[in-house]
Amino acid sequence: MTTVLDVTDFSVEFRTRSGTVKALDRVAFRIGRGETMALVGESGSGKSVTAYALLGLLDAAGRITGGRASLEGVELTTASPAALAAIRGRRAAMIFQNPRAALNPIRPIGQQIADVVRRHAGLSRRDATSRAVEMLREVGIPDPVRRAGAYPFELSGGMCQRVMIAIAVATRPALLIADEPTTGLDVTTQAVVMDIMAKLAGETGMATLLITHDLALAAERSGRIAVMHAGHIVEEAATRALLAAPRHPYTRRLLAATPTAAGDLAELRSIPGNLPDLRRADLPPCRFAARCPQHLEACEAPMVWRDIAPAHRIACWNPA
Ligand SMILES: Nc1ncnc2c1ncn2[C@@H]1O[C@H](COP(=O)(O)OP(=O)(O)OP(=O)(O)O)[C@@H](O)[C@H]1O
Repeated sequence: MTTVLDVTDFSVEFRTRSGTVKALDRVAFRIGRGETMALVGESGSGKSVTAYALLGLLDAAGRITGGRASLEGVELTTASPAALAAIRGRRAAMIFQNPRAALNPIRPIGQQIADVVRRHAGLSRRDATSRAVEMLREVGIPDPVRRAGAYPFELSGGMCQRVMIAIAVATRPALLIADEPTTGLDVTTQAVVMDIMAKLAGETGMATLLITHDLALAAERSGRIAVMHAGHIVEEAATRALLAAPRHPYTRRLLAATPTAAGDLAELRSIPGNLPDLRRADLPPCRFAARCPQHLEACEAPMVWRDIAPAHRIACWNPA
C-alpha cells in the first residue's frame, strides 16, 4: 500500500506560564492510500494536537520539538507557512466537530464550496459554482441546486457536516483528518456522515485519520487503530487484532470502558487515575505507569516499541 502520511518520532511542546507541556512524545504512525486509521484515547491524550501540529496549525505557544512527518513525500515539519497553507487547501483537509461553527454564517453554502475550489483548483466562477453543486450531490444533499443557496442556519447539524466534508474533499486531498466528526450528531446522522467519508475514501483513495475518543466508532469505521495516552502512542494494530487481543494495559482499560451493543452497563469500568501532568520535569518513561495495574520496576527503563505480532506493536515492558 502506498504510504500517504508517514509520521516518525513526532514531538510537540507548549510553553505556558506554568511550565512546558510535553504534549506529544515521539509519536509515530503511517497511513496508506484509501486507508482509515483511528487515533483513539481519552480527552487530553494529544489527539487533536497531533492533527493541528501536522497541518501547521499549532497556536503560538506550541512548537514541534522533534521528529518528521511527510505527506506524499513532502516534509511538513520544515515546510514554510506558505507551503503548508497550500498543502492544507489541496492535499490535506480537516473536518471538526460542531461544523456549523466552522462555516461562514453569512455566506450561502454553495458559494463557500465554490470559494475553496476557485482558490485551490483555479476554476472560473461558473465552473466553481457547478462543481459546488456536484459536491453537494456527492455528499448526499438532496436538491443540491436549490440547497446551494442556503445559509448554514437553514441546515441541520448533519447537513452542515456534509457541507464541511464537501469543502474538505472538493480538491480531492490525499489526506482527510476528521477530528471527532460525528460528536453532537444523532446516531443515524453519524452513520450517514461516516458512510459518506468511507465512500469518498474508497472512490478517491484518500487516506483518513479518524480522531475519536469513541472506541466503538473506531472499531466500526477504521482498518487500524492507534491508541494514545498522555502524548504517547501505546499500541497500534489492525482493528480486528486490537479488539480481539489488546495487549497494552491501557488499551484493555479503554476497551472495558467502552459500551457494546450487547453489553451490560454494569460491566463498564472507568479508567482509574488521571492523565499525568505533562508539565512535570520528571515524567516517567511510561506515562501510564501510575495508573497501571501491571506496573513493574522494569517499566522505569526507557520505553521502546516492540512488535508482538505482525503489524501489531506496543510500547510496554509488561504486556497483558
Ligand atoms: N495551547 C495549548 N497550551 C498548552 N497546552 C495545550 C495547548 N493545547 C493543548 N494542550 C495540551 O496538550 C495535551 C493534549 O491535548 P489535545 O487537545 O490534543 O487532547 P485530545 O486528546 O484531542 O482531547 P479532546 O478529545 O478533549 O480534544 C493536553 O494536555 C492539553 O492540555
